[in-house]
Amino acid sequence: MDRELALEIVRVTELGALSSARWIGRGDKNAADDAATTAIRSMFDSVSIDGTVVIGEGEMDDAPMLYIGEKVGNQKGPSVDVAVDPLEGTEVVACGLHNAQSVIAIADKGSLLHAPDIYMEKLACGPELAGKLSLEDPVEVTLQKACLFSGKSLSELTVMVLDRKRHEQLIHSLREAGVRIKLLGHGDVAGAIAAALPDSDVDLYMGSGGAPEGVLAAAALKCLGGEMQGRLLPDGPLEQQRCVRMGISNPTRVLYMEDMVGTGDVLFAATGVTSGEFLNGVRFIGKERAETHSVIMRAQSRTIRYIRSIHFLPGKEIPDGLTVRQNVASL
Ligand SMILES: O=P(O)(O)OC[C@H]1O[C@](O)(COP(=O)(O)O)[C@@H](O)[C@@H]1O
Repeated sequence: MDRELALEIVRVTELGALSSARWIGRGDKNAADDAATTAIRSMFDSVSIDGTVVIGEGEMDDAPMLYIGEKVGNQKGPSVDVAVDPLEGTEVVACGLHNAQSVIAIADKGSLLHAPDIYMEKLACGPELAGKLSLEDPVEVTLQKACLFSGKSLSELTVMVLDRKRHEQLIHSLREAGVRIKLLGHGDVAGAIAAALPDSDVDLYMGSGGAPEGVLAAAALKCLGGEMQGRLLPDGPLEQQRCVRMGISNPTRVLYMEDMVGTGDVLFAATGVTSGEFLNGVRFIGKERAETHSVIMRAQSRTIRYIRSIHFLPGKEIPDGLTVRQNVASL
């Protein structure tokens, strides 16, 4: 993929973030999501790709735009898979909390896992530990291996985990082992990425979160030289059938990087909506300007670029998401 695409993609996540940021703390997660989705969908038309959404807002029948299988881009560039979460952290924005982002990954056509919207157990780490750990090991063994290969002691190791009741046992084991824990409210794409960023103090990301978010994080980890392992957690036969329908014949086997991101040509972009692990959120400045913080990464070069943009708002069309809501409501 042309490296100039990176800038085109970050323009798309910037508009998604600017649109949903108007909904921070207003208690309406659907409006925040619709705003980001409308903005990202409209902005994609100008991007030079022949893209197909593989991770998006849902199945065609449930999502008016950015549905799985939808074609995006101006159809003039390379054929690519598109994984997009217009607003990763809908509840976060609704409640004005931390860690919401607009996120997109683009990779060679046919290379990204078509993950159903169910939970996935995840283990993510940076380059130092990539290839050294296994999701199938007990937590204690993973921690010992992490210490061995990072040179840190248990009390110096930091593990990030989503703060959820279902993680009670995991958090208990981590506390028993004596590692440092960072509990995350929401946004496990950012959490998993934090384990692989060179300037982060997080060594490991553990626990379950959304499977689509797992693929998005895996794309970023590919760019960072880190690793993500995942195991889908289908809850009952219906979710199992959904996995099989989406091409995953053994839904409970461990998925490795090559299963989730089967190419070395990947672009990942994210723009902060609210401030989080590594990006600041949108800040409105006066009546005409707004500031965004984004990261853009390419697997081929392993470059990590942080982009701070000051936007001139009167020159931009920023969807508020209301039109799409009215359309959906009248269906
Ligand atoms: O809140 P749950 O059910 O534990 O799900 C975890 C998932 O929710 C999130 O925190 C936010 O997801 P949404 O954007 O769908 O609100 C994800 O990052 C994470 O994968």
